[in-house]
Amino acid sequence: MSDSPLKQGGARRRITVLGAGAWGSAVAIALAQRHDVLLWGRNGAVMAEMAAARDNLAYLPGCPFPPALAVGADFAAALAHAHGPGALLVAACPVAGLRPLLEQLKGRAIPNIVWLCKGFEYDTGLLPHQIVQQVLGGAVPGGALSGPSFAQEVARGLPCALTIASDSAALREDVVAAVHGGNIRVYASTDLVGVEVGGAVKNVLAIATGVADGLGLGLNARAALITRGLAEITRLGSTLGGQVETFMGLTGMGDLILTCTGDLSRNRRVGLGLAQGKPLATIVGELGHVAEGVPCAKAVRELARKLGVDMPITNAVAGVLFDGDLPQAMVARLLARDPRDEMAAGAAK
Ligand SMILES: NC(=O)C1=CN([C@@H]2O[C@H](COP(=O)(O)OP(=O)(O)OC[C@H]3O[C@@H](n4cnc5c(N)ncnc54)[C@H](O)[C@@H]3O)[C@@H](O)[C@H]2O)C=CC1
Ligand SMILES: O=C(CO)COP(=O)(O)O
Repeated sequence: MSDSPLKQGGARRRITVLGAGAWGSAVAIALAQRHDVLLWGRNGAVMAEMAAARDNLAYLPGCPFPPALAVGADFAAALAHAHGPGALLVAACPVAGLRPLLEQLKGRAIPNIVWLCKGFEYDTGLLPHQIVQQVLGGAVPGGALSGPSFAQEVARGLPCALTIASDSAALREDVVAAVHGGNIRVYASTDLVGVEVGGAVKNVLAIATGVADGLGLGLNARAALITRGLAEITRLGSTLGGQVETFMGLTGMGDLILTCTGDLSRNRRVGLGLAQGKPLATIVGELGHVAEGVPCAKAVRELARKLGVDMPITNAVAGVLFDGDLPQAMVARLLARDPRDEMAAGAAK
């Protein structure tokens, strides 16, 4: 990034990761190659087990913790760890956990807040940055770190590229300086809405692609779903104020391709399970992890309806998830839609 004004590399920092699921653990492992990292989880017994095994056996087995990674369940100690120049506080819980986690941070001295979750809040239809704004106000610099990044690969040190989106230039610089390097590239963006909408809606589309693949509809159908899915992301995202270029980038098309095609995706696996006729509760139970596309499908369907944005694939996924529609009927309904001009259908609304 020699041509970029953003700084990179340099000082060892103190970083706290709040949330010890697959993604929080993977990010903590990657950052502890270069920084002093504390991984906090809310369950004392689980964190004690993790500390003894030096491995997150439940959520990310087989990825040993580096020496600079400490783990614990003491919230005050976790916050105290994130101090000093360039310190970072990272929220690594699902969208459903973000509001309660932020409530715990209210009124405490924190350097900043970087969130990793992808989705719209189920009940309110809010994006993560709007939840942060509601709970913490504008006083704390914050940003979304997103992009195509399976936890298992990041924890193993395989290459990936992410985007930090924030209104704060200082926060963007801090995150790039701390995270960019080695096998991780970090790009910066000011388009918080665009980055968050891409990360949220791609999970719903991964469920759709899983359904199509599970029904054996072929690679042509998969490519069509991904491409028309990108049109849905772009329609909703630009209506909400995101930039079209963002949807063509890492957090839009990049993450959409990864999640729709990679069998490590939990959301794609939900779709594969639905195609086998499994009940949603069984699929989610077997996953043992969050599948953000499930609550997000409902939130996006309602938001799009309110805004008058056409999102047929999202609506079809929500129909299967919540209205008892059969996966085969979902496909038939999508195919039976009236023909339309490709580019006009991709424009806003
Ligand atoms: N796993 C992955 O490859 C990636 C996941 N993400 C996103 O990161 C978020 C978290 O995903 P995962 O860690 O994979 O999920 P996970 O299902 O593996 O783990 C979720 C963790 O969050 C914790 N949690 C839930 N509510 C909490 C709260 N209120 N306070 C503290 N901890 C809480 C749970 O105890 C659990 O440890 C999701 O929004 C996901 O979309 C983003 C990029 C990659
Ligand atoms: O967001 C992810 C990869 O970028 C992870 O996707 P899943 O939650 O579908 O596993």
